[in-house]
Amino acid sequence: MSTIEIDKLFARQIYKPASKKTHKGIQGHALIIGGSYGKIGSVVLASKAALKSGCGLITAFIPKCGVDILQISFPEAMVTADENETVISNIDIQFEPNAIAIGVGLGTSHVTAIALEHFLQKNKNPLVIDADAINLISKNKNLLKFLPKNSVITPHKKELQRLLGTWKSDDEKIVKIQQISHDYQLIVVEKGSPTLIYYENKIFENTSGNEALATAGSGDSLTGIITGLIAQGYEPLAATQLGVYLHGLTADLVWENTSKEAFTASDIASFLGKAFLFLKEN
Ligand SMILES: NC(=O)C1=CN([C@@H]2O[C@H](COP(=O)(O)OP(=O)(O)OC[C@H]3O[C@@H](n4cnc5c(N)ncnc54)[C@H](OP(=O)(O)O)[C@@H]3O)[C@@H](O)[C@H]2O)[C@@H](O)CC1
Ligand SMILES: Nc1ncnc2c1ncn2[C@@H]1O[C@H](COP(=O)(O)OP(=O)(O)O)[C@@H](O)[C@H]1O
Ligand SMILES: [Mg+2]
Repeated sequence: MSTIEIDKLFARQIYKPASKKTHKGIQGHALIIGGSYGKIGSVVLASKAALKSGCGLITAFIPKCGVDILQISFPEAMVTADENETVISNIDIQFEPNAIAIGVGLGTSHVTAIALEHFLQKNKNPLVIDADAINLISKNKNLLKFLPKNSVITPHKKELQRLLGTWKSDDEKIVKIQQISHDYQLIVVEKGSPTLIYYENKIFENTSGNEALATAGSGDSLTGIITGLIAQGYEPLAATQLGVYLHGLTADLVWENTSKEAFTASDIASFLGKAFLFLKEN
């Protein structure tokens, strides 16, 4: 199966600089739904990465225990707290976001599984589905039919196996991914080295990134980047292609500044500025 490479030229053709006359309302409002006791950091990472991708506003929907953590570690974010202290139990959103990510650090408790089901039944906004939202959907595949068309799902290998079952060959894996992508009109991001994006009958292969990304919270940051790009108006497929490329670039650009060993997920958001500059330079 031939793939289409996502390289600098490809990503640059997607990139749209913001208008001089824009304001934060136009730049779009992203919502990150996730977190549970001990895993609020994943939401901090995703929220920072979303805002640093250029959207105008970011709200995090988290359990109560995460409010101070999030507000202190990332003052630019707004926070809406679930009524439950340690896990999400009722996703009650009082505004219309331009893009929603769900799953990072969410946990898979029963009460959260029910909250996810109720949320998916009423939600119509574009979604980026990661981590424990993938794990919960894998346990209850009836939920797949509630995912809005062109939602983005970002499993790593283990999450992909939970969703699709195991495969005996690469060809079998590709068939299974393309089937679910087709049946539910999903953009499937198979995270790894390299990361592949499946949409309709096409496969896109990312060319940026390296082993420095094998670090906690690196996928949470990718979720934030894609969500921030969708919120500011990129189509979900374009946001996914550009997001995956920029995410990888942050780790490629690290050479001049630090080592792969010392690279952490916080550096992804820190190096996003350099990644955008690299994209623009000849
Ligand atoms: N600071 C925070 O708050 C953080 C919070 N986080 C949150 O934690 C939750 C659990 O997420 P998670 O991904 O850590 O757990 P899980 O789904 O069981 O997968 C782990 C196993 O999968 C495998 N595996 C993984 N990648 C693979 C690959 N590329 N290629 C191949 N295999 C791969 C590997 O299994 P092995 O190969 O060792 O059998 C590994 O042991 C989730 O909500 C997340 O958002 C984290 O983001 C960390 C920072
Ligand atoms: N060796 C590697 N080379 C390139 N990219 C990698 C490598 N290891 C991990 N990554 C990237 O890092 C991210 C890891 O995501 P994930 O496993 O969900 O992390 P977390 O859940 O800790 O945030 C993915 O985008 C993946 O493609
Ligand atoms: Mg992950």
